[in-house]
Amino acid sequence: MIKQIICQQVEKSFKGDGMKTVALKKVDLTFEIGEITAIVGPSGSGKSTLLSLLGTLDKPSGGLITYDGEEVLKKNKSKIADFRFQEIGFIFQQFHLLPTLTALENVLTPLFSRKVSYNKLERAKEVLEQVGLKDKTNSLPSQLSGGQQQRVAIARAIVHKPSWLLADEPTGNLDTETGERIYDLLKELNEQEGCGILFVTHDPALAAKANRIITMKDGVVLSDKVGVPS
Ligand SMILES: Nc1ncnc2c1ncn2[C@@H]1O[C@H](COP(=O)(O)OP(=O)(O)OP(=O)(O)O)[C@@H](O)[C@H]1O
Repeated sequence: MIKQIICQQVEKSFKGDGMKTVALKKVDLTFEIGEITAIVGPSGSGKSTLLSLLGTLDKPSGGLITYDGEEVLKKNKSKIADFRFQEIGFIFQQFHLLPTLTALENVLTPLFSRKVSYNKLERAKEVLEQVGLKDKTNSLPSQLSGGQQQRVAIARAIVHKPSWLLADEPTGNLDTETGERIYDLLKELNEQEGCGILFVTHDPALAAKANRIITMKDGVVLSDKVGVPS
């Protein structure tokens, strides 16, 4: 279980069409397991880029990211994928559920072709119950509300018992009340499982509930405040 992620002078630039976009500029940040951190800032400020680097989905152009002191991104692709499977769960604004699979089957997808010590079907049922969807096990995504679909996506993100949950605007497609309930669920998971949660949001009220608020602008960290959660 990774307890600490450190970014040192992390840079990320994208090249294309003869243009270079600098998405992150010398970012220094430390994340501790168990914290709930909100990442806020205007569109294009580098929030999603930061999440995908922290989640090992992409590599920085400069600087260093270490996980309990280890440079995971130096490993080969399959070792990085194993690391991601063990440690990281992702939640996206668009849910990204497979439309032809039931809720249960969607939750099972990260476990396909993985060897685990637990019973996969029992585990998938357990997490669906944990997110309050015991009675929707066999429903297709089209038969579920937006909030319920995001719950399925959260169940899928935690089925492999990750120690970190990275969420990119998890409530962005939901109305305020449903969004708040999804946040409460994330908070519950943080308290019960002790996982670190990093979420990007445009909603100041939601950000105010986190332990810590990181504000980004033009690829730099503008402020990093430890707050008293409301
Ligand atoms: N794959 C990519 N190729 C080229 N440029 C990219 C790529 N991904 C991000 N960028 C650029 O990097 C900058 C930061 O983008 P990023 O998506 O991280 O911002 P964001 O803060 O998450 O924005 P939003 O709130 O709109 O989601 C932007 O200028 C964006 O256009």
